[in-house]
Amino acid sequence: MRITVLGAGAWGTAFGQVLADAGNEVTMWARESDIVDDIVKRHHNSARLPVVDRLPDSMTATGDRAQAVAQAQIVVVAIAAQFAREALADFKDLIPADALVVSLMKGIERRSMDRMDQVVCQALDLPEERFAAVSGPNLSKEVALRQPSATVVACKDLARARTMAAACTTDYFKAFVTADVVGLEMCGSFKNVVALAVGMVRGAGYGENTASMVETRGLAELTALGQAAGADFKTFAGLAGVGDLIATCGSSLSRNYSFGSNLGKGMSVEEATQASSGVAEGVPTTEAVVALGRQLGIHTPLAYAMSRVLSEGLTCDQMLSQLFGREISEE
Ligand SMILES: NC(=O)C1=CN([C@@H]2O[C@H](COP(=O)(O)OP(=O)(O)OC[C@H]3O[C@@H](n4cnc5c(N)ncnc54)[C@H](OP(=O)(O)O)[C@@H]3O)[C@@H](O)[C@H]2O)C=CC1
Ligand SMILES: O=C(CO)COP(=O)(O)O
Repeated sequence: MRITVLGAGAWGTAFGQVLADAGNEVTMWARESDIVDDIVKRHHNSARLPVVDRLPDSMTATGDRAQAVAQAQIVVVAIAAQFAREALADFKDLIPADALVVSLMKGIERRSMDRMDQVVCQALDLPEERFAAVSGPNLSKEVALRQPSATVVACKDLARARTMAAACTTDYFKAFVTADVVGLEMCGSFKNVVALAVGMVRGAGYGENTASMVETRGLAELTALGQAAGADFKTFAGLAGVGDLIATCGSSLSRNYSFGSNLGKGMSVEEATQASSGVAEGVPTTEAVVALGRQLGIHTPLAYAMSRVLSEGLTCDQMLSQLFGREISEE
């Protein structure tokens, strides 16, 4: 198939390589001409994914929006979540009317509290059955090195989910399908907030008990919030839920974990932002999760504690001490 990826960041590029390895013709769209030139002339993305020496020959790039999507059967969106709406507005009248639009993004828009399925469908005026999300334990560097990994493709129209899953299946990358778009979006967004918190306790020097307390209570919180938003419980126990939490909360390859770890070591939010090697989506998403919890009547103590870390500079000990009250409750 002819597939265009919007955004040649770390994951956009690694996923582009998966698509090329699966036998597709892949065009990367990037706004920076240096990245376009690097991919076209050297088959390399030294700015965002230097770990790959040579990207496949069936991957090319352009900075021209119309040219990028004119022939696309699938358009994959891999832009930092807070900028997706604005960036997609320029593609609204350019994407072919029958193309499937697929989001790789894991975040909630801060100002609207919208999930990425909502942002993409609104920005492109796209019917929901032409939207799919891809989410799972997919640290970009590991996928880029072709280490065996699996993911989940969600689309209200399961036939289209299968089309997308087939388009990204290789001998090292396995895609499962689901119709639970809301669940997939909630898992991918909220696990970044949990990874910030787990990273923070690790950075502050705490061990397994503290990390697993935060990770497990984070899972309970994201499951409750997701179910209140209409998600299927099963999604949270799968690759996109528990699977992605394990990967993201356990790896210094995660930008969210590393960001949290730097906070735990005593950096300020500004210093941790400077030190980050790419977008840490959990940072703007934390506030949106708290607001969404209030809207849906779901208690989100971990997200709230992390929002105070980010806005008021709470230390790790202060964050942990305010996490649970003394009142006894059922797990
Ligand atoms: N990295 C990973 O392991 C994984 C990431 N994801 C998700 O995928 C999404 C992208 O992540 P990733 O590629 O790693 O992030 P990067 O930080 O590497 O790249 C972000 C991308 O967004 C683009 N971008 C930022 N602002 C704008 C804008 N205003 N207009 C157009 N493009 C813009 C950047 O372009 P430019 O280069 O020009 O700044 C870049 O291509 C995130 O939501 C992330 O959570 C999901 C699974 C795995
Ligand atoms: O989503 C990811 C792994 O599945 C990547 O996490 P980070 O965005 O924290 O790097």
